[in-house]
Amino acid sequence: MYHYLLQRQREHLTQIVQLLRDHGHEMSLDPRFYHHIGHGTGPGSQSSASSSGLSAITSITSPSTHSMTASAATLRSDASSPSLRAREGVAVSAHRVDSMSSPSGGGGNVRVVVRVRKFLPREINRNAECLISMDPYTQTTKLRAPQMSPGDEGKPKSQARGKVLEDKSFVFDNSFWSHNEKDDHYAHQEDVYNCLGEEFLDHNFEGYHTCIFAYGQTGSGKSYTMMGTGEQPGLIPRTCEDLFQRIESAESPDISFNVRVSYFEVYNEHVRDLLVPRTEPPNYLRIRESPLEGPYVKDLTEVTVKNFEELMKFMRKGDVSRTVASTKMNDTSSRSHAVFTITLKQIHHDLSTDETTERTARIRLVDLAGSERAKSTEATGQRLREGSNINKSLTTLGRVIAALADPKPGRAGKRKGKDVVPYRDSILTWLLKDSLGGNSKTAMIACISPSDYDETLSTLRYADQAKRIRTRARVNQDHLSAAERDKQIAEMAETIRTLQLSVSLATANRRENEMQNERLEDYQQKVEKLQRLMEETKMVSECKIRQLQTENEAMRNHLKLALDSIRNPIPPVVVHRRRSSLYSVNENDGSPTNRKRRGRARSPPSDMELEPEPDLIWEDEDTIESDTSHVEAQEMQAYMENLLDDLSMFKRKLATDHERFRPSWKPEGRKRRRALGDVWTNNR
Ligand SMILES: Nc1ncnc2c1ncn2[C@@H]1O[C@H](COP(=O)(O)OP(=O)(O)OP(=O)(O)O)[C@@H](O)[C@H]1O
Repeated sequence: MYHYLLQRQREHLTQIVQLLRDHGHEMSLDPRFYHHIGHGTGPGSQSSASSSGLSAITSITSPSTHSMTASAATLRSDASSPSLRAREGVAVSAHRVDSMSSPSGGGGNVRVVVRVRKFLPREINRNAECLISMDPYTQTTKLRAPQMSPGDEGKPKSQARGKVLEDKSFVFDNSFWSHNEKDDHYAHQEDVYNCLGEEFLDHNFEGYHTCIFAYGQTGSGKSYTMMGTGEQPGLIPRTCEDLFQRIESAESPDISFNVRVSYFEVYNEHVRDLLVPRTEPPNYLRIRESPLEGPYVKDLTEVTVKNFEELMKFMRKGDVSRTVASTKMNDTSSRSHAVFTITLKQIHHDLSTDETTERTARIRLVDLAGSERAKSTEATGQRLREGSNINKSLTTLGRVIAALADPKPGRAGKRKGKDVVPYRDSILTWLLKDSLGGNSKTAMIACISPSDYDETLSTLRYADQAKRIRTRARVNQDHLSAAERDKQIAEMAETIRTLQLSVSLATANRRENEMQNERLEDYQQKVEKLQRLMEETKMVSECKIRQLQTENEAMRNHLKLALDSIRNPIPPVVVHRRRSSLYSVNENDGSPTNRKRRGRARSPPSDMELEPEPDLIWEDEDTIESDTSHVEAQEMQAYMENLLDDLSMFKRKLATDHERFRPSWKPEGRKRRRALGDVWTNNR
């Protein structure tokens, strides 16, 4: 990547030289320039471009390619050089700088400024009196004891309200009067930035880590000072804007910049990434400590930003995600400590020596949650828990500041003060360990309310103590010779090769997994189909069983009937002769003919009468009647014959059924079957 960038840059410059030559402008550029674009020692010389590359980096390369005469050597600055804004160049020195030679010095004290805000509507409503006064010349901040209450009239001021209330005076690096806009020495947002932010950005370009944190009671103006509003941007957006302005106006083409940002909050002693969407439950991050970098948040999102707009987009995203709630003291009270970090990397390639120097600066901007008294905020439940966690971490911060301000001699053999700083007692102090007592230039902005004596006094005392803290800032710079860089590139190439290998392996594995998944899906589909089929078969079987059961039931009834008919056989049907039939049919008839017949019938029967002669009947005189009876008798006979036929057919059927169902009968049915068999045999 770097090779490619360098190559492109060289090509670009070669084109420019060619263009100038074509137009007859023979330029006397720095010989190293020609060397680096492959033109040897100057115009007309043979190409001898350096084959070595530069270490890889995603960068914002300074756009300008002119001013090439400003060689790397002349651009070198030591740590005390003002900044890129001086437009003198931002190149870094080729030797390692371990201490600062700037006025504030590498081992400087924490810079402490104080800012008082204007009255808020609630304070105006209760006719609050302003207890703060500031002298812009001496940077003195005075805290006046509040006026005595009527009950304290006549008592010395120091004994009012039963407490010792005195006027107090403090001197800080800066006292920002933001109470009354009409006053001449009113400090606007811009003034705060110009006085503090700008200087700290200078340090960052010099390669120092910096940290600016706002401290103070709830509603004292910390967020306003750090973040500000749309119309009145605070220190953080101004720093970011200035940072990119400086990068964009950097004139040396030898320098590349890389800017990364991260944003997290410490809420209820947990770290939450503000650049990722909120989740339920929240995804809290862990803190780790590296010997080189000190404590850091593991897996924290860090994004590379190319310009101010992009950076602001991420900052706003984090702001929206930050935990804020309304309390009695502040409508938009921060319930967490927010840490916005910008990492600025400057890479300078010295064309003359083919050496690379990297400077890395971490800009930490911290908006702390405000200390609060449950009595004043009237917080309950969640707000109360938040408040107690905020106070706990701020108390620890106070103890850390106290320990760093007045280091006590440690035990024999231990370094002075090393063991007694309680960094690890809270997440906040652990994370700010480096900024408070290590490799950083640090500033504290003490924000105060104009009318809260106790809270303001406490804040001013903290701030006063912080003044005594000395940090050990150093320029974070790495120097790489061409050989070292080539070695690094070779190592990186090897790493890339290994990574590529594992990526292709992973891809192959993924493909195999995908195929297996497909096979599994196919198999599952088949199983489902089989299951459906089984289900259908089951349903058909059930239907068949039901049918068989019905058939079985019918058979049973059939058999039962058959048995009944066998047990109680139908008596043989006697077909009477016509005469007797006719006799019986017309027996009740009162016709003269019948009467005559009855008369004959009543006469004692002879043997002949028992077997009446058919001829006698046909010889009867009433022939029409006889014909009717004859037809009826024939019908009856036919009916009976049919019945007999049916019965024999039924018997046959029964016999067939008996044969048919014999093998399928269950053991318990054997007894009955046998009985039935017996009956059947007997019957036959
Ligand atoms: N210098 C100032 N000029 C004008 N208004 C200010 C100033 N400082 C603070 N304020 C206003 O005071 C109110 C409280 O300020 P801010 O929210 O910054 O307090 P805070 O210290 O961050 O509070 P908390 O700790 O509860 O988050 C806000 O409405 C803010 O706009």
